[in-house]
Amino acid sequence: MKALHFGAGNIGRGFIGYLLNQSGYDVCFVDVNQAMIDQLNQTGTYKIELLDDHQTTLTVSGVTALNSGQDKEEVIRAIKEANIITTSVGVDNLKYIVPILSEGLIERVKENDQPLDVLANENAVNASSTLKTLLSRHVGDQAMEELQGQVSFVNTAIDRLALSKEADEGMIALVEPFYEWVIHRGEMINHTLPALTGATYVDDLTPYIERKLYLVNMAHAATAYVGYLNGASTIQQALQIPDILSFIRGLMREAAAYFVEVHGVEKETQMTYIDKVLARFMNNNISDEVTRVGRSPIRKVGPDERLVKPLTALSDLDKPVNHFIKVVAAAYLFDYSGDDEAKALQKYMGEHGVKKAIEQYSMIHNEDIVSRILLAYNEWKPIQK
Ligand SMILES: NC(=O)C1=CN([C@@H]2O[C@H](COP(=O)(O)OP(=O)(O)OC[C@H]3O[C@@H](n4cnc5c(N)ncnc54)[C@H](O)[C@@H]3O)[C@@H](O)[C@H]2O)C=CC1
Ligand SMILES: O=P(O)(O)OC[C@H]1O[C@](O)(CO)[C@@H](O)[C@@H]1O
Repeated sequence: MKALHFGAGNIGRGFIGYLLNQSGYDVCFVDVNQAMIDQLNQTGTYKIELLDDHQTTLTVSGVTALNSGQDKEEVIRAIKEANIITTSVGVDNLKYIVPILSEGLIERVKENDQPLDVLANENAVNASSTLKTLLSRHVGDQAMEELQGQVSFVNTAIDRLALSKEADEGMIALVEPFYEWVIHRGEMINHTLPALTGATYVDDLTPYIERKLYLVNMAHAATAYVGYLNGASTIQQALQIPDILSFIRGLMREAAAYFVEVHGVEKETQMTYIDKVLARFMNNNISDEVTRVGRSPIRKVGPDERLVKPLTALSDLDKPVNHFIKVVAAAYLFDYSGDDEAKALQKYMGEHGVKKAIEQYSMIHNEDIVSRILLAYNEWKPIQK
């Protein structure tokens, strides 16, 4: 069986590529990073190190890699031959894979009638539907109709902390032992393949993806922004500061009200889950830079994203949002010069002011919430390191 995976990054190699390999697939990665492509092709293998107490090392073999720009013909052939296609390129990069993916899919449905599932594994609600919409806009209605019935875009939720380290033998993927790959069963079209090893198939993805984005990713990003303001370099350092740990716990409890109210989760269950997530963040075997976890702040302060969506949803439910207000304010103060979005956001705020930025990027128009964020912004500012 052949799997084609777009994005040979931390999640691609450390999580999705690994489970595809465990499920019996030969994995072909498509990327734009030629150094990584060369590394994978040189040995046809790569290494994963588990962030456990033993630094358990795993080797994934039967791997090849292609460059989506330079190896176009081979990528199209691989799309035609694949039994499954997956991505983890970053939700904002999905638009860049659309031209080659659509060309391959259109050729594929002309030449064979094998059903195909395409799974976008990104930190976003319904990333596969987003990919489908982008593809549909690119190819138009008629071509899309030809794809319908043979290609399905299956939404997923993914959870695993994945980093990388450079070693003599090249980049090694570093992953925590925990993982969760949740797949929306009802959207699948190809029922002939064995279930993917390690994946959980569900009929309703919403509670899983919302829990991942609005609780796990939310709290992780919040730790990054608050940690950054307090001069911490890593998530682990930030959570060693008692005030930050207690603030993040309070924030997660604030978020818990959403899951209790909207998804009917038991409060106790939610509190246990919060402790489990915090323990994962505080794993002593991980050293995770706040600048990596806080990356792309424009995306992260977006209206449907991890910080603002729960804030507005909780506010609509008349639940407390004091911690969320402070976190959104902290995100607007993330001025790390190594991040293009952070630079662009700071530039915009320098030119138009913070209030306009909140309206522009978070699309918050509720005057009360905006003024509370502004107040929190001004309260954080003096501690900015
Ligand atoms: N790293 C983590 O712990 C987690 C990440 N995620 C999500 O997984 C996705 C991937 O994240 P990471 O692996 O951390 O990022 P990464 O930056 O390590 O990997 C992304 C890969 O995609 C490649 N890429 C970018 N544009 C491309 C294009 N046009 N064509 C082909 N390849 C392209 C990059 O070269 C890179 O190798 C993101 O959506 C992220 O939000 C989700 C859960 C955990
Ligand atoms: O591209 P994003 O959304 O920052 O995603 C990566 C993040 O997702 C996580 O899995 C959970 O927050 C982190 O490991 C990582 O920082």
